[in-house]
Amino acid sequence: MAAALDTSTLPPGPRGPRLLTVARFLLQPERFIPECRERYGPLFTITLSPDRTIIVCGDPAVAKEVFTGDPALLHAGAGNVVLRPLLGARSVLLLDGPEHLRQRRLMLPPFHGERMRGYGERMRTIAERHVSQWPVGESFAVHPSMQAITLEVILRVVFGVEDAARVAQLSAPLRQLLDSTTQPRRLLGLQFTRSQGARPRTPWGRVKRLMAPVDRMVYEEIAARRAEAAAGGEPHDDILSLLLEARDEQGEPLTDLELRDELMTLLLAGHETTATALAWTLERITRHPHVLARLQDEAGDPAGAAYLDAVMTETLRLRPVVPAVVRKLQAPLTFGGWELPAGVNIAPNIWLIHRDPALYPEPEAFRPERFLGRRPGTYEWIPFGGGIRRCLGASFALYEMRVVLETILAQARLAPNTAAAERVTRRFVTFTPADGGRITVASRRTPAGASPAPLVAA
Ligand code: HEM
Repeated sequence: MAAALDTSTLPPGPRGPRLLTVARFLLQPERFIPECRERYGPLFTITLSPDRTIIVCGDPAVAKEVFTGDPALLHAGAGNVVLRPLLGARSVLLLDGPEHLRQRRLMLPPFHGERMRGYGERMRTIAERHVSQWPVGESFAVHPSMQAITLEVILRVVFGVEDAARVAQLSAPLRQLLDSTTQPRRLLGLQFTRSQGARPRTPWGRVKRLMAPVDRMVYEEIAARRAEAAAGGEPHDDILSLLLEARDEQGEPLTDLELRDELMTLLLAGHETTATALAWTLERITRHPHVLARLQDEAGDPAGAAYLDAVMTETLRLRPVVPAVVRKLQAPLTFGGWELPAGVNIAPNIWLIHRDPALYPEPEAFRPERFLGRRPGTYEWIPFGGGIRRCLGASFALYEMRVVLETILAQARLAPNTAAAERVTRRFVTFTPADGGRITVASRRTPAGASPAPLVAA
């Protein structure tokens, strides 16, 4: 059992019953975290459990020190421990030190920006089919449709699954597994029963049960691809094939267990996040009629690409899907004037930093023009985290978002929405629109299935 941490020298933070702190942290994060910032300053302490003390960091300068600090002393893998039951201990998100570097090097080439373009046509075809099924003239929650698109993209582009029936077969248990960890009431159960492990009838036991068929399918895909390669089949361009061929500096390939954990990582880190970013973008633009009008007027025009990029950048600023990243201290370190002991986690808070009025005047205003002709600062716009742990799929996500949004704008005319902004709800590690991003299609722009204008930027 870990020795109790002396918290007396840590930055201040909420002192009430831990149950209340945890409940507010999980259920009202977009109010709770800014309230703490207001009350305690840019660095404050939240204790979620005896072994999980988090120093929330809303100071951009300190966050930069964390991102650029010594990775041997600031372990992201140890900070991400809550993801282990889903992703597995060999996931790149869970590893630290040389093991992390090895795995990250093996995984980087398939995510190179240039390669993304090769996946664009598949992404567009998938998006077109889903968008063509949207109802006209009635409001609906767009998040499930975005999840379906991004999940299909991962299955086809990462796993290389080509058969529609197999895509459906893989999707169902995966969605069940995800829903078991993301609904708010389940989140509380999972948080409070972590110490019980995955015994039957516990919340984690349920997750383990739902994991079994997903695991089986992932191993089946790995075995099928290995068998194809052994039989001298045509080379594929999907990411699983590239990972199977990848070799580390010692000439060693990834083992089946490593491949399983990385595929689960790409599935979970790659589809829910991108779907949520898309849902937020649609939620934001339909509540800002002038933004929507400009996007719709410029749809298909190469000159409109810069504005669409600015819209995506501003959405990820104001509604960062992952609100914070975590690094666990391996030795005592000083941040923001506080001497922090080994064992605590320091967490650059993306939500707070993106709302710093010194970086973004009138931070609550949704104003894509902020980013027209101006690239955001590396450590000021951090929806994908930073340093050597920066999101491996950032180019993939931005490219996919652009393709999907261009497809929507080409196929549908969206109606402005006068309802209040949707609240934030936490789904495990992501912040999603509480009502699923409700939108209305006013009319169809082109016959379903017609190709939208080609992509101009990547
Ligand atoms: C809008 C969509 C996405 C957002 C907001 C997002 C955000 C993040 C964040 C905040 C991190 C942690 C960075 C840190 O600790 O500094 C991360 C890591 C990661 N993401 Fe993403 N992500 C997105 C999409 C994707 C996609 C599409 C993939 C792959 C298909 C992906 C794969 C990964 C991986 C493998 C890591 C671990 C990197 C490492 O530890 O070295 N993500 N992501």
